[in-house]
Amino acid sequence: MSYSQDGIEKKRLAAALRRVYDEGPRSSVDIEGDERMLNAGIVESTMRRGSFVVDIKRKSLLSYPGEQFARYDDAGDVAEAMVRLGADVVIINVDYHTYGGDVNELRSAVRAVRAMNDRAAVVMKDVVVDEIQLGLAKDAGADGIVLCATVLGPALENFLNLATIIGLETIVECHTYNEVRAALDSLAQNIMVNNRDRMTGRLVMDQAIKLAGMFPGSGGPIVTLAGGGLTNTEQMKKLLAVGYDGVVVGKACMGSTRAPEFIRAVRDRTLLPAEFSQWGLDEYEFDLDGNVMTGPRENVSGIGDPDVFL
Ligand SMILES: O=P(O)(O)OC[C@@H](O)[C@@H](O)c1c[nH]c2ccccc12
Repeated sequence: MSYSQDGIEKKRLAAALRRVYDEGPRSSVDIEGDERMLNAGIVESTMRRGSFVVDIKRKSLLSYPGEQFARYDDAGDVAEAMVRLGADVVIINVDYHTYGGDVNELRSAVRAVRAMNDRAAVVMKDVVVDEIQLGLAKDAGADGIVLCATVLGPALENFLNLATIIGLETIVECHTYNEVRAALDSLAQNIMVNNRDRMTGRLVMDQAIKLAGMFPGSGGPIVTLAGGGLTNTEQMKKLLAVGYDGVVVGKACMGSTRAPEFIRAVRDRTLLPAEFSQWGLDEYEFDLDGNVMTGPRENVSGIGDPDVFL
């Protein structure tokens, strides 16, 4: 291995956020349509599904002041349970005061998740304002770290560069049009649009849908996530339908029995890359194996609803 290859680490986070069907060959189904897809080589190479990110937290002083959602001894146990249910990425909060977590929990989450598989990624969340926090994340074995465009402002690019140099992936959190622009201009790879305005604490439920058009399109170089205040599967499916690669759910998964339902709904959503949107395949619905389903396309709220594409 050459010197340069030696230093290149696997991009586990980006891969986990854009789940391509890589779990073995799919069954071939002899229905018309599937044949068409197979002939074009599309089924084999590009079928993806939505990815599910869980933000593991006991509380959130900024978003939900005064509430305690869940009691658990160690976020590592919760991370393990979520990955077992099918979560692709777990976010571990390390600011004790704000979210009720600490860096030891990040270590234990890394240990627990690695023991289960090599695909799920672990991300540290903190209000990053100093380079040393990147060092802490790296030292704890995290795959990535959350950088908040609202907080970092013009320093965002420096932090992105530093993270890349030390081999840490990033999720850049944005809320406004300008922040998404700044993230794109800084060549951020994974961008999360948060419905919550972190400046004011206000939840703007359709913010991620409104900004969906800013991204080059699914299957492109940028991985996109949406979240903030999500409480049901209809909202999640709608975000996937407008082009996001995955969703982030925090509070609604904590101290609740609904995580399995959410994870299933998101993973079941097979995404047709936007690049094929003119290919006459838009009306096809795909199952979890990438096979074309018979019957009408249903259950994708947002399709046919002009408001979604505002
Ligand atoms: O608990 P909620 O409302 O589902 O919040 C999720 C998400 O907005 C929150 O976890 C979050 C805040 N900042 C982030 C940055 C990246 C990913 C996720 C986040």
